[in-house]
Amino acid sequence: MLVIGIAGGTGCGKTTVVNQIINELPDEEVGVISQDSYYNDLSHLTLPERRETNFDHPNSIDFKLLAQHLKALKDGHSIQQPVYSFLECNRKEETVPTHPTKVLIVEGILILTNPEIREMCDIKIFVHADSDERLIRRLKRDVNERGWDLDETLEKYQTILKPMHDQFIEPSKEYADIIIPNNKYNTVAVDIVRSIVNEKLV
Ligand SMILES: Nc1ncnc2c1ncn2[C@@H]1O[C@H](COP(=O)(O)OP(=O)(O)O)[C@@H](O)[C@H]1O
Ligand SMILES: O=c1ccn([C@@H]2O[C@H](COP(=O)(O)O)[C@@H](O)[C@H]2O)c(=O)[nH]1
Repeated sequence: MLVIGIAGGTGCGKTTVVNQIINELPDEEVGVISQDSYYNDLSHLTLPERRETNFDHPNSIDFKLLAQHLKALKDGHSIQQPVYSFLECNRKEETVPTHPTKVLIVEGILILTNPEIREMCDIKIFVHADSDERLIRRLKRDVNERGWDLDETLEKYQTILKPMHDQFIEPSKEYADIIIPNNKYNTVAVDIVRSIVNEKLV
């Protein structure tokens, strides 16, 4: 199995890049695991308390379970991937059966901050977009899709997202084998990664 780790700050375009890479590739050959599925279970907190949580610190992720699942997939075993709700700010009851594939992409803001996960990635990619681009994209998404208002999102950006990005996410760029500039859509970089994936699939 070829494991590709894809990190980068919120709104840099990780999900978009992953979708461009896997577009038209057979599901049974290429799998995707999102770090977001592995946020800690916060069922013991109320929704208002969960909304106050710092979701950009490495401690917010159950990296132990993520590493365990990655190892199982690499060893050829299926896993039950947790499902996350951004509206509820919590894991759902349901899980998704996820089977081993020839290529597995693991994506998330903090993927390259964890030594055990880094060790399991054959190729490490960091998607870069400038902070003003990322803030604009994040604002649109939080307000239109995730139930936050403008002031809440800006406040969160200043108090949590930016400090966590500067402390943990940006420094993890040094571990990347490939950095994809993504202020604009980068079809050349996506094609290069697609050709690496295709090589593994033949
Ligand atoms: N290169 C780009 N140029 C303009 N908008 C982009 C670009 N890449 C992604 N987007 C948009 O930015 C938003 C966040 O992208 P997404 O892929 O979800 O980022 P991430 O997964 O890193 O948070 C989405 O609305 C997406 O359509
Ligand atoms: O309940 C939640 C949990 C996390 N977030 C934010 O999501 C981003 C990570 O996802 P990207 O797709 O990479 O942006 C992170 O910055 C968290 O703050 C959330 O909004 N709600």
